[in-house]
Amino acid sequence: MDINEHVIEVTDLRRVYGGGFEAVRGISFSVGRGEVFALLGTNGAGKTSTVELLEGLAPPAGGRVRVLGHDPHTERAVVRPRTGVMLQEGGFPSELTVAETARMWAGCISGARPEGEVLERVGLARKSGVRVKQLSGGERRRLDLALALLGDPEVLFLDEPTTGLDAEGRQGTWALVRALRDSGTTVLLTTHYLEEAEGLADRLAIMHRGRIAASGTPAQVTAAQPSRISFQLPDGYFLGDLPPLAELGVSGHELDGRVVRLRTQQLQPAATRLLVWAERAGVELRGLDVRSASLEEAFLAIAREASASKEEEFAV
Ligand SMILES: Nc1ncnc2c1ncn2[C@@H]1O[C@H](COP(=O)(O)OP(=O)(O)OP(=O)(O)O)[C@@H](O)[C@H]1O
Repeated sequence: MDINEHVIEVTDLRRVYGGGFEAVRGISFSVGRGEVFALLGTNGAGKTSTVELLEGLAPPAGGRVRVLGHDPHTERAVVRPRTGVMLQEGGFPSELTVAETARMWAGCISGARPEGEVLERVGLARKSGVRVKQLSGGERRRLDLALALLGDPEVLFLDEPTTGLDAEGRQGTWALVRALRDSGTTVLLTTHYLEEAEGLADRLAIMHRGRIAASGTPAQVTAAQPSRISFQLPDGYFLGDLPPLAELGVSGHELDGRVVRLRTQQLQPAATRLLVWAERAGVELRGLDVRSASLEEAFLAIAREASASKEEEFAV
């Protein structure tokens, strides 16, 4: 498996809807073979619009997209059989059973995997005889996933694969995505669950209003955000009694009642100095909480920054 081989390549991609609305405004990224890549973003950021271009459902208004080295729109006949697509809305005939739906779908694919095996993989084997209309929302999502897997795809597009799933169903889908990745499948997914991207994606991009606001590994995207330390100021102490905040590498602080909140890019030395100070002073830092930035914090900060710079743009 060659991770350097770009299975998906997107360059300056643009999508404009009728009426002139530009939903995707020149984005670029690539996904290597066997990678899981997550597209995150606020509502309406342009994730689905992008994924649809990758799936070849529409031509781009500008830029270039390649999947497995081909244009997914003009060379759809070459690309489609090698990809699996799970859309946000499956929309199958609701009178058919799960097994009939899978069989019907398999009939449209050359070299489809046995339906039973795929239904087993997504945990729907016991529901084979149940009509689609009787499935729960989460079970329908898993049927969508099963259909995307029937053709044993090299590239899998998953648009919000775990929306509507309970915690167990979500874990099951994550385990399946990891197993697929380990067997060399390239996965591009969109999600609103930041812990899903953090736990699953090798790399990710955060979209905001049609642009990529940040990208990299989850660790790279969060590393730019400050870590946080919070604790209760010991009785009889003032903020000024703490070691000088600049020495702790603190870039910002606030006092909320007796609760001190510090932000720092140097979590370990800051926490160490603070604890040494408390030890020497013989005080307890009640409610002490020391944490690295999470992807959620990075996401919210990026969305805020992107909104602020957009407002500046309008103000000019
Ligand atoms: N067919 C269309 N015609 C006009 N505008 C559209 C069309 N489809 C989507 N849009 C607009 O394009 C923007 C991007 O939509 P898109 O569905 O790609 O966002 P998204 O990031 O997937 O959002 P969500 O997280 O809410 O699913 C939105 O402002 C949406 O209203």
